[in-house]
Amino acid sequence: MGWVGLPVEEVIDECQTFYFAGKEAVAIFLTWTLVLLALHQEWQVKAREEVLQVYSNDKLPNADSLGDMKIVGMILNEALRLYNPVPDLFMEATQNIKVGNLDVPGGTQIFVPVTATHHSTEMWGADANEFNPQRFAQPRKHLASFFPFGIGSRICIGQNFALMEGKIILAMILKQFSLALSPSYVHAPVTFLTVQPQFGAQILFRRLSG
Ligand code: HEM
Repeated sequence: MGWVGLPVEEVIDECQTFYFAGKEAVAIFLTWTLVLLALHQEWQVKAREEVLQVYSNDKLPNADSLGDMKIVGMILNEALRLYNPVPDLFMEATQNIKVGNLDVPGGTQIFVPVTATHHSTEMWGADANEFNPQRFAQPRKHLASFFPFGIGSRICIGQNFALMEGKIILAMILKQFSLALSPSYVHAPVTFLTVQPQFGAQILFRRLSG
């Protein structure tokens, strides 16, 4: 039987994606989450209450209880909706396909505007631009209204891992520190491959007593 695996170039490409997505995308995702929690103290308090309840005493986050952090999960989703690290997706139809009533010839380049969809008032309502993690307590109206990790057969292979990292890191930070935005912070998201805070994210960490 002939060789059916990936050619070496594609293996190298996948490794680069692992390095870039595994570090860069997750770091940016958590940076925006911390900025949003520093800005929205009421959600920071709710998230901390949940973390302290799930991980009472000195318990550290573990795989069995990550699912119990519902509010933290909603906050992470809302951060990924408002500041999805990957703003757009570019695809190419490899063959003639039909999407609904639309005939798409093979070779067509398709641009998928993730950020625009995440901010659509038609999909998310009049408060689409507001930070409101509560919206993730209800099922979504449209399956394709939220896809920070892409959608379909090429969806991000690391999505569960990234959300798990997010929950663990957030739980450990919120248990020990309160967060506030530094007066030097300037809100200026900019797209440079990923959506990043142009002038950095200056956040004041204050150690909680007890
Ligand atoms: C918040 C963090 C992350 C975000 C926002 C993100 C986002 C994405 C997006 C939008 C895609 C393209 C999907 C598509 O083409 O439809 C993708 C693909 C991919 N991601 Fe992630 N990712 C994240 C974390 C990770 C992590 C932690 C890993 C691995 C450790 C990873 C590995 C990959 C790989 C290998 C692909 C290519 C999959 C393929 O082409 O079949 N990602 N990611």
